[in-house]
Amino acid sequence: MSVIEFRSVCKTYDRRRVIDDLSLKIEAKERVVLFGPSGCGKSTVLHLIAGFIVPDKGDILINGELVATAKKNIREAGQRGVGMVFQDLALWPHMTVAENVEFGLKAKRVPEKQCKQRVKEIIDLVGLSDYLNASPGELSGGQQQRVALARTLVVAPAIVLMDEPLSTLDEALNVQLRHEILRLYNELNFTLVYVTHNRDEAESLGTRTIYLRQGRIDSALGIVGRVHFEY
Ligand SMILES: Nc1ncnc2c1ncn2[C@@H]1O[C@H](COP(=O)(O)OP(=O)(O)OP(=O)(O)O)[C@@H](O)[C@H]1O
Repeated sequence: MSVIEFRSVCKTYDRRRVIDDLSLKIEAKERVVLFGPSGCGKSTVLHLIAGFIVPDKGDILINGELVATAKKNIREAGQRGVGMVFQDLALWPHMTVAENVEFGLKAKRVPEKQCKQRVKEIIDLVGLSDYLNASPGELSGGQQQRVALARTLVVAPAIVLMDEPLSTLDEALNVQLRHEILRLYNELNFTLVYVTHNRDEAESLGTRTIYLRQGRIDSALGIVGRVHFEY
């Protein structure tokens, strides 16, 4: 059984079909990169998986369960075991690092003691244990991105969606954070769907790349396996 499955999914904005009869399957623990030109629908695919938007047609299944079908979410965003890291980190500036990370656990009403323990573990894992009480404004771009990763991963999502999370970082930091993402993946064992424009990121992070073009899997390049970037 696939972890994520799209069956003939369509999504239209303003009468323009952005996702066009898209069928795909993603298996447990895969690291799938979505790659393709600007506007081809990569972020829209993530938003459909997360449940932020609904398809116009087609079905979306997670772990074999129907979570969305034509014009309706059957399982809402918060109930899919899906976490998302955005390009825009959207950290809460008035909260400390620990409070930012703890937020998702509190929302799930995890008991206080367990909450603190889990926050400490994940902040250690991203190498920020000296910054628990810092505010995001006091951190570098790379450190802020680590907080964003920790905040998503603290609730142990089975599926992690990342939408160009490293695109604002310089090359050195970008490479360093790629290693961190792989290390976190090896520790925490989630299924990763990763959107990027950066070929190096795609090659180093993906076990498989899906090429999209105009909301469809590119018929020439859409196959999978180790990537050949003649794009
Ligand atoms: N909420 C929306 N309302 C209207 N059109 C939208 C909306 N979201 C996305 N679109 C349009 O859908 C198309 C696909 O957008 P999407 O963000 O999925 O592309 P993308 O491949 O992620 O692009 P990029 O690489 O530039 O981020 C674009 O033409 C975009 O303008």
